[in-house]
Amino acid sequence: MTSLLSRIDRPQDLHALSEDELQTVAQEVRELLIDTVGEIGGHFGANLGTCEIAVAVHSLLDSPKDKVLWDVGHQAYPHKILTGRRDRLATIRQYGGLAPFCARFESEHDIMGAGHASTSIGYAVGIKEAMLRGATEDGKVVAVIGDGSMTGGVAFEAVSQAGGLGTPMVVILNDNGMSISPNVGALSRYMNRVRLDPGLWEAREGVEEKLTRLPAGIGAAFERLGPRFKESVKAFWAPGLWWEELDWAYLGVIDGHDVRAMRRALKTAFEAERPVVIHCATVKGKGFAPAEDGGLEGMEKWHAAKPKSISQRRPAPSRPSSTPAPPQYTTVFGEALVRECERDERVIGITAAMNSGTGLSILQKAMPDRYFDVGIAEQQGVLFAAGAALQGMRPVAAIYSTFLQRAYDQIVHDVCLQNLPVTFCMDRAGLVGDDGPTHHGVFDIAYLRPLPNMTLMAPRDEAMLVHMLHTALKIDGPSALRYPRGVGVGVELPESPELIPVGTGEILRSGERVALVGYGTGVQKALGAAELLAERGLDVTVADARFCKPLDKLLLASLAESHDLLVTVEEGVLQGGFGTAVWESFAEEGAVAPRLLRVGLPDEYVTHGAPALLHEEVGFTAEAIAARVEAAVLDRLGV
Ligand SMILES: Cc1ncc(C[n+]2csc(CCOP(=O)(O)OP(=O)(O)O)c2C)c(N)n1
Ligand SMILES: CC(=O)[C@@H](O)[C@H](O)COP(=O)(O)O
Ligand SMILES: [Mg+2]
Repeated sequence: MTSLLSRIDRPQDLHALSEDELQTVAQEVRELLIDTVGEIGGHFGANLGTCEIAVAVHSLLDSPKDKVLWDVGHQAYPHKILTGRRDRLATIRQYGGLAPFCARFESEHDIMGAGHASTSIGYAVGIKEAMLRGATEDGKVVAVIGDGSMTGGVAFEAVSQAGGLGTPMVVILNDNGMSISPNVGALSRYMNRVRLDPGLWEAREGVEEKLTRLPAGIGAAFERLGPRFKESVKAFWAPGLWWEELDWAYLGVIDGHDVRAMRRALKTAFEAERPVVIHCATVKGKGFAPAEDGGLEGMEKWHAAKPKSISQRRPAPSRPSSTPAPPQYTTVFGEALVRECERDERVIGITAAMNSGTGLSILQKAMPDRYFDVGIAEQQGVLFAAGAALQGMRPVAAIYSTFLQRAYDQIVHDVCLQNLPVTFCMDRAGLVGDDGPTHHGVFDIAYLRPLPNMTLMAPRDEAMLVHMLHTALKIDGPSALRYPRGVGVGVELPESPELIPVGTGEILRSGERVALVGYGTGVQKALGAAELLAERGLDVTVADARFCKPLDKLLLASLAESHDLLVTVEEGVLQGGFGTAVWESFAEEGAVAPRLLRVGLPDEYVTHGAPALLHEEVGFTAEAIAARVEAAVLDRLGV
């Protein structure tokens, strides 16, 4: 029997189905996700949790005239399946395949670009208000946001604006009690209280009936209240009070896996002609036992599924014990941070809902009192660090390069201007791979370098990461270090960290005519290029800059003096990056700038896919660098 889902090529195809059939479609979406994403890898648990929501919403909307926005977009695979991309699901997150999150270039049904959390409500208010002013055809606007993303402050800014305007829109609060890890904070505790107490689910309806039965005419008086007053009185008794206080109508708690209940709530919400939130309870990983029955660990583990690539179906090739796989930079950082906390009681670790991703889970386990998770609230994470630093602490804000962008003003205004000793540890610096342009950590060199008081450094390998974290914690001011997603280069880790003299680089390989100066992962690319050039008879110098701010001007001047060509290599955008800093350093001194070739990332948003393919695409490989150096040298000779 052909599946109902095979008949859904556009969302409007859902409109003809009965509610029982719609419930079946949702389950078929779930099975497709398990069969596909369970194999190829990708965001998993969250998508299993939104199958019914996506079906219910699209069964009542006329997308893209009506708009549905998915916060972050990691849970939008069912939406993609229902909007004409079912047969391409197996390409998601792969080079040339479907985008990892909602992407406007990919589909007219993807209303907003996504990837960073907490933005959907803000977009939705703008969209709806523009419609009301006739900018485009009017339509329904629905934002689907998770309980974790609701901890992002910008979501509250949008809730407040919409409540103030009375914008007729709908928010579906998809509450599964999870962020990537279990959700945190008082808001999460409030939502858990409401979500986990079925008694409260009925409270609202029961309240009205009880109130109208009150004796001595009170019930009759309540009966005479207008609908808005009645709603407010009921809200006092039932969950959602803070939404009601901000002039949102609150519908909840609805079973987010019941298509019929979700459609009923949506219809009520659409009729209300005001801001309405539908608080629905879902399970992250619904229908997949290891997640659904695995408790908090199970749901966290299955936030993303690892690809069962062919190589994973066969037992991994046995590695001679002498060559263990290099450790993840994340793990090296997490363990080094525990050591630093042991050495110095002033050190604390702060994450913004990226407990395992940043490696702070290691600190949480070893020293829970030195660990803080602020939720998806990077701005608060930086302010919290600033406050702690004011009181003499040495906070380490472990925030991915891309997510740290959200806290830029706090870095400028509250850390650097105040010259506070906050250390930013930016994992996922460089091209991260499958998560694509919203997650590539490529701007941090450029966005941090202009800030007075800031010290910038980048380790060439995992051993240097240990030394640099130690060094950063000794700097009496702001500092930031960046390192890539994935494994190190396999060097031995130091027993104890060394202090690196701030602003000093080092020469790793001596040659002539051309000096490659690497920064961070750029050093490994430079060393690889040097090997290739040596095979072709060009013996070049390779230096590790180690610091982008302050630069080692003495080293640079000496290299410029003794070489015809300087080549800078960085895994960051060239605009305002490390190479530009080197260039500027010569200009500042009025020195004759040497011939300079900058290797880095282009002035464009790099797509998603395996990092090796992305590096090929942008020319950030040893081969491409060697070829450019050779061409530059030949050019110099006028050959
Ligand atoms: C600004 C920002 N910080 C952190 C993240 C990483 N991140 C992606 S999804 C997620 C958890 C989202 O939780 P929730 O909104 O509840 O969705 P669920 O996965 O539970 O469906 C986090 C922290 C992000 N995408 N954006
Ligand atoms: C959706 C989201 O933002 C996170 O799940 C992110 O994809 C995690 O990235 P890493 O896998 O690099 O930790
Ligand atoms: Mg959640």
